[in-house]
Amino acid sequence: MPGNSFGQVFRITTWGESHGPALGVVIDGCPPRIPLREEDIQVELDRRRPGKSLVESPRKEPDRVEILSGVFEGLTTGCPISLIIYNKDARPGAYDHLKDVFRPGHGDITYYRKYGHRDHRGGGRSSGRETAARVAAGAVAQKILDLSGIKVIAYTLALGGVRARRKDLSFIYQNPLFCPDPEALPAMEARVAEVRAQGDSIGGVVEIIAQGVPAGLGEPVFDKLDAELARALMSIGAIKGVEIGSGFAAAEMLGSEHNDPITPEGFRSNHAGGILAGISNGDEIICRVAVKPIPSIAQEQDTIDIHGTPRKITVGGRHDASAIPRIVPVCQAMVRLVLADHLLRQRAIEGWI
Ligand SMILES: Cc1cc2nc3c(=O)[nH]c(=O)nc-3n(C[C@H](O)[C@H](O)[C@H](O)COP(=O)(O)O)c2cc1C
Ligand SMILES: C=C(O[C@@H]1CC(C(=O)O)=C[C@@H](OP(=O)(O)O)[C@H]1O)C(=O)O
Repeated sequence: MPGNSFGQVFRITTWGESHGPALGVVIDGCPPRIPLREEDIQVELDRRRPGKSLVESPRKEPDRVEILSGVFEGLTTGCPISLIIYNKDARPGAYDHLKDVFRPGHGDITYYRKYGHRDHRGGGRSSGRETAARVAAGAVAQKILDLSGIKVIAYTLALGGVRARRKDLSFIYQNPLFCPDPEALPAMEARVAEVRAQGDSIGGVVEIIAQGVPAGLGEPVFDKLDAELARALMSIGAIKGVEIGSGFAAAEMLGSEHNDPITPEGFRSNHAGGILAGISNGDEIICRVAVKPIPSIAQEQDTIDIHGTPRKITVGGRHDASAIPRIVPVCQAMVRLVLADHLLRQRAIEGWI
């Protein structure tokens, strides 16, 4: 199946299904002599794995990563890095009632119309479980970003209509929702509990920022940095919108308000979100994504089966009430992958490698 790879210089291919034996990623184009241990990757996977809090799918996946290739004596060799994560709590037989019927809001109907059959064991390849492989690859990408002092931080800006502000970035990993606002957290938790009790689901907004990105990343026309970030983030299931900098608010602003004045000390504001003409300007990069509510809900819904016959469906199974918070480390990983790829492209131009 084409479409499983991402990146130009730092390239990844993810593989595996939600209820197969394992999933993983092959990374090609990683420079040699970069320190890399399984623990560096594991810490990121632990933030994404299911079964940690009430908002999340109760599926118990330890998501232990094993490095199969491309690392020797703790350093990358320059050869393809292969990472594997075994599925430990798959229940392929538990989805037989979904074999011939399409879940509204999920990829069942489009996979069936494209391929003529589908893997009905959970989401199969369209399951958010695939994002474990992206997070693992993102941890490797961060190793490259570390060499240039680049930090990528992601957090929950809104959940089920409850908005947070970027108040305390040190608070993100102290709460299960990756909320940066201690005052907004209780209302978010209450909203999750309320929606879960109704057998329903919610979405929200994730913000991703990148600090320390040098000016000059991004290509002048099609592979503009903002275009690449939007593509990378939109490639995650459940994401329905991407904003860079002021985003959709720009449409309501005057030029005199939106332009970021340039001073000898730097830009006085950052409506650009750190990118001008597709090229990083040295300021903080700011992206936001809109996350839709989880499609698999416990309420009865109208659908059809593969013969086009109207059916009622109550999905059941082990599902998240919201893709937030688990999608937060996935967004962070995709931004890391884009920046590492573009850093290596730029360093290649400058003769670094
Ligand atoms: C981390 C993560 C977890 C998700 N968990 C679930 C889930 O438990 N149940 C579900 O139906 N969809 C879940 N989704 C969303 C579906 O995978 C997604 O809606 C589906 O692939 C259809 O793609 P689309 O929403 O981009 O159209 C999750 C997505 C992500 C990224
Ligand atoms: C297992 C994970 O999340 C899954 C994402 C998902 C979906 O449809 O996206 C549906 C559920 O799993 P299943 O494929 O068993 O129905 C979630 O539990 C994971 O992220 O590791």
